[in-house]
Amino acid sequence: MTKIIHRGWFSIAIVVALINGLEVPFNTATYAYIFKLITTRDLAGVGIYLAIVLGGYLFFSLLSYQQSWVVNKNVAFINLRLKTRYVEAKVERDDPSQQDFEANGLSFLMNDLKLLEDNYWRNVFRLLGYGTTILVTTGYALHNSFRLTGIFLAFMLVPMVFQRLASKGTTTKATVWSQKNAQLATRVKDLLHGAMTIRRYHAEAGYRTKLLRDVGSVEEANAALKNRIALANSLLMYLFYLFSETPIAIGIYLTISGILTLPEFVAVQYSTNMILNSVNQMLTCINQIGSTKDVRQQLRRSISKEGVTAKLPMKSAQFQELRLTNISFKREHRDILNVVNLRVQKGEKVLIQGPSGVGKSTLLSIMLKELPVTNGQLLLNGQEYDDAQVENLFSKVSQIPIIFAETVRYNLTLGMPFSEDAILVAVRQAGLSDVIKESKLNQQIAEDGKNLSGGQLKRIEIARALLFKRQVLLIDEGTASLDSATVRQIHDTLLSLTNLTVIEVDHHIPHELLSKYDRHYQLNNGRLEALN
Ligand SMILES: Nc1ncnc2c1ncn2[C@@H]1O[C@H](COP(=O)(O)OP(=O)(O)OP(=O)(O)O)[C@@H](O)[C@H]1O
Repeated sequence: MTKIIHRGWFSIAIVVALINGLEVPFNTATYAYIFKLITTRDLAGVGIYLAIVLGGYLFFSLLSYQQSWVVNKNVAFINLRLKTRYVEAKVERDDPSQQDFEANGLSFLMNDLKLLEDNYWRNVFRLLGYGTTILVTTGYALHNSFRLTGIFLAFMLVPMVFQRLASKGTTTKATVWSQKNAQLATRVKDLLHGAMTIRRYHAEAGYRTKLLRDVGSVEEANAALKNRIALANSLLMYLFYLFSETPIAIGIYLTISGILTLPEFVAVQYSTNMILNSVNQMLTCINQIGSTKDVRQQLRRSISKEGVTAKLPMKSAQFQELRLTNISFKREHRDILNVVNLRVQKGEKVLIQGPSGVGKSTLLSIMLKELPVTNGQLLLNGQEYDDAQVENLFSKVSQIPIIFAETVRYNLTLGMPFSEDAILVAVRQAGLSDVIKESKLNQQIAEDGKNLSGGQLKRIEIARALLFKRQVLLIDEGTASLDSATVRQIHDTLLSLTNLTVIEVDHHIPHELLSKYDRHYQLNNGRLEALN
């Protein structure tokens, strides 16, 4: 909590909110002062009254601006911390194979954290101000008439009891709203990604109904949430009015009977009215804060460090051997791999071929521990291992290149410090030199790499994998979209790096390159068959 909040700015916000909370008591005191002036016929006091009131309101107006400013400063700081921590946790710890991983993350960042800002943090600062108002105004009222103030406050307790009942249901409504938003984010992300295809086939009508339904459910859920909060607030407001009229009648009786003076009655009545208002506002804030319970829990789960296991170092940081023994893997009760055995030793170059959909990519994911096997054993350097342990040893060129909407340089280095020479060597080894001259390293790549060719994007991924110098390189159809001269050139480099272990799956490898692999397998019907 303390790391999310900037202590200095938060303290200033508390002080400003507390001082600003004095506006109501000031208001009350000056209002009661009017009646005192009238009943004592104090003509000279009128000027003093005007000066105090005008000066006071000028002060509170400026303070009100100051309060907004300091609250915005705090909210900006809190958002900065929460948003970056949330994204960091998603990138570094969450499982990217979860359904709608990207859309859910985006939706949480854009919608749920906004709900948290509006309904939680801003209300926390409001509560501080109302707290001061209630405290000081109650003191002032008690000072004027202990008895009448006691009666007012006792009546006020009744509606407060109803507050918890009235706020029930806001959390549920907020959860529904959040789920609908995530659903809409998935839909829009998908539509924007496929916009060109939809236009090409004039298929706009095909998605409109689904889009309307998803946007409609978000808006419905939003309205339902706001209505629930409004209903709770209106109910509370009515209860407050209901229970404040009786003490007013008692106050009138006491004043007519001469037990209270008119200024005392006005001071108590006005003060308690203001206390009532502030309590009402406070409960409204608490209601809204309640609607963020689920978001807060989700955020806490996401950014908490619990459950993160420390990365265990491998017995040896040097890759020696990867051994797969009797590996079987089922997907939705369907056998994909069936008793696969494979042993890859340091420096070996292994090629696995097989028809489309046979399970080649699945086999690589299993090696990386991205997928759990149904049966069998995987050993790295003779040891069982987990996904964290392969991170320092393995790199992977994916079937669909992972490209960031950043510069070419960032896409190669991922923002890590590499020497210019090392970058240029990797660029050359990946066959990118003619495409990316030194000056073009700072060229911006568009979203999803739209301003580069498929082959260029593939080569960027290969260069990245080479630059990071992991000892084992897994290549999933890494050169499939390249012309045969470039495929040959890249493989000449990759297959000649003696310390690099390569496990490649591809069915487009030119025939003359096959002999350069130490081992060549065919994956068929879930089994690996050695071809050399
Ligand atoms: N996330 C998934 N959920 C369910 N089934 C999947 C999933 N990913 C892949 N499959 C299925 O698992 C099987 C193996 O897929 P995999 O991607 O490993 O094949 P592949 O040999 O790499 O194919 P290709 O050469 O076309 O890339 C396929 O039948 C595929 O439909």
